[in-house]
Amino acid sequence: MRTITVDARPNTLFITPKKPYTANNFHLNSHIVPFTIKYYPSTMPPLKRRIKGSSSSSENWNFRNSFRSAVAATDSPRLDQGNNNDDGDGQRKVPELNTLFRRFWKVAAPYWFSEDKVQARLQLAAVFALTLGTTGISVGFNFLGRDFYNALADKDQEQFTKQLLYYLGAFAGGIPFFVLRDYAREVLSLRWRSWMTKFYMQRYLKNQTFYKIQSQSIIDNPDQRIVDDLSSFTGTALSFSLTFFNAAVDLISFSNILYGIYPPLFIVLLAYSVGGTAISVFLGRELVTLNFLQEKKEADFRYGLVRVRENAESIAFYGGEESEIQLLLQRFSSAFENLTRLLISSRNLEFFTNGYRYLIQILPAAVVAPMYFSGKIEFGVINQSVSAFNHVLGDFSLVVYQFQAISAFSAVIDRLGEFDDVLDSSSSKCLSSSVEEISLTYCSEQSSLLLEANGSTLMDKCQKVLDIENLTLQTPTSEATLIRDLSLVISKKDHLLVTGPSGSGKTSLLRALAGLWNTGRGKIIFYVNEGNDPQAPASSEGSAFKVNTADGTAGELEGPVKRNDRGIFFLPQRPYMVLGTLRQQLLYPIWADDVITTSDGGNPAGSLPFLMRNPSSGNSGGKPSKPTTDDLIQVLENVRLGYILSRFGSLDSAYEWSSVLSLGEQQRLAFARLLLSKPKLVLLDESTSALDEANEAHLYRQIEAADITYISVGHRRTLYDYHTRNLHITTVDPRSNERNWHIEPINHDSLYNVLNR
Ligand SMILES: Nc1ncnc2c1ncn2[C@@H]1O[C@H](COP(=O)(O)OP(=O)(O)OP(=O)(O)O)[C@@H](O)[C@H]1O
Repeated sequence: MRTITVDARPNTLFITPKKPYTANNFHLNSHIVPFTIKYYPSTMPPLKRRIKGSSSSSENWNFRNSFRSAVAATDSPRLDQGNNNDDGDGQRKVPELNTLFRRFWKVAAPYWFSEDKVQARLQLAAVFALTLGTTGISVGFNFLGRDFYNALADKDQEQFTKQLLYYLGAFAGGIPFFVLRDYAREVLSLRWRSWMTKFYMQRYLKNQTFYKIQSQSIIDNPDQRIVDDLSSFTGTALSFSLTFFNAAVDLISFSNILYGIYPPLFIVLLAYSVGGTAISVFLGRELVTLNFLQEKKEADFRYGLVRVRENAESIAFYGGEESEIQLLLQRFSSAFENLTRLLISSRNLEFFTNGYRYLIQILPAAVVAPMYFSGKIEFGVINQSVSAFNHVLGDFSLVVYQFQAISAFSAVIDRLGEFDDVLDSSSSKCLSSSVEEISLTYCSEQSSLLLEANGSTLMDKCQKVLDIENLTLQTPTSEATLIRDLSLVISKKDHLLVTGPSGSGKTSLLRALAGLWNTGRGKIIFYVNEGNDPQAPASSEGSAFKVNTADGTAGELEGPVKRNDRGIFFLPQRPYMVLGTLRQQLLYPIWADDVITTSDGGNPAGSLPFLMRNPSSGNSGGKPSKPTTDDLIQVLENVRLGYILSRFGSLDSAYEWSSVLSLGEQQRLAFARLLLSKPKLVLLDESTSALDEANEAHLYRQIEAADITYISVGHRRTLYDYHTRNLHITTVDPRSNERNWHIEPINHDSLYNVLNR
């Protein structure tokens, strides 16, 4: 436990930005919610705040423990193994050797059995062949060197010139092998990395795992693991494999030579290197942990800087530069402290490694020299024995010489293995789940007709778009109940307004409807458009397909893609602007992939076939037809954003849209996306909060005219005008078992009177 002091200085002018900004360096020790460092207004005196909390190095271990207890019943054993690295203080333990090997195999193996396995294995064979070639060339040089020095010692000029020419010829023939070996290795490593990057990104984005990892702080910096760790894993794994292979071949070749010259020399060398390896493992045992933490701390620091960039305006409005510097410096100091410890550990190891390397250098010449003096061997054999000795010493001492690199690589394996375990546990969680959770089901309209064809309620059912049955919703980590026993049916054109005090669970209800949260019990059934999905079962019994976000059984990105394609659309509280052109903003998320292909005008994946998008993952079944440029221009007019076209040039101009558009403009752009995708039902989370009343009314008229049923969350009185019913949620009273909600119709006449009185 550390105490961190933050100096919060008074501001002369305090501006609260529209977009709330939370500095997230600190976390409450025992809770999941991020700790908020607040900036203090001018009315407050300068003060020093003492924040008791865990240090940054331990925070994520606490989160993972919380995650572990939250998902203990459903978690795969692998995730628990990942957490074995924690002890009570949040200090990281050195991973067990068998855990490292298991993780290495689990991370490394999939590529070699993937759809690219033929190319991968061929290229690997070529690299190994080239490596063998280079070892053969080294052995050849060893013999050439012996003859060269013999000629020199014999003062045999003719032989000397001949040997010199051989030597130069061998250089010319041999060097390309070395260059090509390295080139082929790098190419293969890049190919492997590309495949792994896609593999990890797919799993990261599948089943909304990215959301769970972020919202529950399960592991630190997944982005760094995908970018940096994968790159160094593939590069280092290949070069280590080749180094070990090379060393093995080298050892066999040169051991023979050395043993042939003088067997005791070989035995001494063997004993020396075994002892050296044991000592270096002992001296460097801390390095794995320190390397792991160094990666994490560097990534934390970089993420802090990225947050400053992304929240530049909010921070500037708050005038929070001083606090930001403190928070960033704290992150940097943490990385610096760890690096200092790392350097000290490396230095101690280096003392030993250098001593080990140089102490033994004169041994072969000293041992073999008496044999030369007595005429048993020629002068060139001394040179040959020194060279063979150094080869064998290098091979035997691989662990000693490479210990720093091995420990850094172990840290990479550990981080990637941990990530891999989390990704696996996320996709397998629901399969093994025995714990009760909210069931989310999508039913096709047509099948609801079939189901009810024998009854009198046929028309009723046709109009139904959403059915919520006995829904009790809890927060995913602390399992606090937010909504108790909610039952509700939404029919076509039955526009519902969800109200309630801040923090009562309005957005959380939308999270449950979107499948982001499934903690609790009850049923959510959407009656959606009939898509062309070949996987959709035809029988009435199977016509409802369960789409649970944590369900790993179905295809890639199953839940959200189906949800969008089947006519259900969510507008989140914070408008999200993608990186790219105005066209891409408008076509997001339904036609985003089409835009990437057309705007690049070619194959974005270069020559790697597996980087091409999988046509089945494009999931065009059920997708509305792609809007034309005229449609896009028209929809901008419809949301009163026509003027941004002339301001920014064209639909294909790219800007940092979240910075150049006002919040209200971003919200209108979100409505434009909504109008283009023509959903059947839309769930709006305070989506007009930044708009004036006239624009708000205009947008609601637009979606009403487009025949879209909507459920809105909001606080504004004006919202009552556009809705037919009001679901009011109150904060749950933990002492009572009563329902904390009620629904009432909205009487527009009386409302009008109230508002105009
Ligand atoms: N990932 C999370 N883990 C645990 N609790 C959470 C999480 N996210 C939100 N909460 C808690 O759930 C409660 C309901 O949050 P929610 O966002 O649904 O409130 P809301 O009614 O929409 O509030 P507001 O009107 O302020 O937007 C809050 O107390 C919040 O702190």
